[in-house]
Amino acid sequence: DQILRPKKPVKRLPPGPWKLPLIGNMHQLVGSMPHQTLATLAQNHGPLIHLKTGTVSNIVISSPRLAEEALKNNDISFASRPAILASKIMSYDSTNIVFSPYGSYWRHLRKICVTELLSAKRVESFRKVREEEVLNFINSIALSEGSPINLSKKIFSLTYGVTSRAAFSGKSRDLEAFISIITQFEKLHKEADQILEDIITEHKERRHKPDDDNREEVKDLVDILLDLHDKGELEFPLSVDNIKAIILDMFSAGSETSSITVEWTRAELLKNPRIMEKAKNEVRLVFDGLEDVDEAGIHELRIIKAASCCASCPKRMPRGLSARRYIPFGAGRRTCPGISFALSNIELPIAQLLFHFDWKLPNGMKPEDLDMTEARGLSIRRKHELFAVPFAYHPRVE
Ligand code: HEM
Repeated sequence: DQILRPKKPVKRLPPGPWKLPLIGNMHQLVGSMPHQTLATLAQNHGPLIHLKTGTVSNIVISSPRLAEEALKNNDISFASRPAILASKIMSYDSTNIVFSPYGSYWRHLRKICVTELLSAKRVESFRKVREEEVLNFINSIALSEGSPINLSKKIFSLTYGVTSRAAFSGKSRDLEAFISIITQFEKLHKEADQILEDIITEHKERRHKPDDDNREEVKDLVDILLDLHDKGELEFPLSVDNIKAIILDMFSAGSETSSITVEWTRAELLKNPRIMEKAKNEVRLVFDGLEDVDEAGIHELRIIKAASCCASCPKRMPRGLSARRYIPFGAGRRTCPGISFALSNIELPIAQLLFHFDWKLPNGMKPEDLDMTEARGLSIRRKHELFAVPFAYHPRVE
């Protein structure tokens, strides 16, 4: 006689490396460069693998086609975020955009982000801010003509400078302390909170002084969020903590990613002088007769666009694969809403650096000797800061 037993549910998990009790695959990931380890595991186990970090199951996708399948065609299944303790502490109980779980609150924030804060029109409204900051950056490099400069440091302070001017007009007395705290992430949420509180109070006070001559014409992101807060007609009225969480997002999701892309692009160009030469000729041709690169012509710079796209992708790409296929900004519902903001912050400084200077590596270093070692972090940055020597080029002005 046949005994009918309830069928055990079959777990159809993808293959993966051997897992240890309790820690799963953590021993393989700790201390290594995770993206490199995952790439090696994918070579051995295929583009879809199952890993365990402690008790948590993870599926890792390592092919553009499968990533598109998950993020675009099945994006609703992957549109939420796990609850992470760090984001609970740092991001006002995960009420920011980056970490809020998929649902009506996230949808509401996302709409504010896409239509109010990071729309093409808003990004354009910050054009003067970007152009001024990039010009100051170029002028500060010109002062060190002929000597090695720490390009990494300069690039990072440029990006943070543009973001803070766009986010809160960059006038807070505590700006440097704020940047140093948020870049160290774990360090004292309380301190960052106090600085944000002061920034918001300053903005509120300023709103009651309509005749303030020093006030920037362009509304910054805090102004826009306070407008929404005051209107209070939203389905989810924005609290001051929500505003703080969103402003933190602009820095944490936006600044390091963009600076790192500029830094890697510069490094790739110094390592490949032939491409540097082509990119330089293109910029100087497109802006021939002008004193400066302006944003109006920047879309014509094909080589810079391609180079910066590669730099924000996984480093060692298989030959012949278009960088765009690596979807550096994600895809689907949670795709990066800051693409226009990012591209404007990335392309203008790269173009200006090529337009105004010829570049050499310091101390007679050969391009092939430039160290491209990566360092661990939320985004993969260079292990060693990038140094290079600028030589001024004086454009023919009509
Ligand atoms: C090179 C620069 C950048 C890269 C490579 C990048 C990449 C990404 C990626 C891969 C995601 C996750 C997508 C997903 O989960 O499917 C993301 C999300 C996000 N990015 Fe960016 N990003 C960049 C710049 C920026 C900038 C400049 C801002 C804002 C000023 C920004 C704001 C955000 C926000 C708010 C999210 C969360 C979206 C959500 O969860 O709904 N990003 N970004």
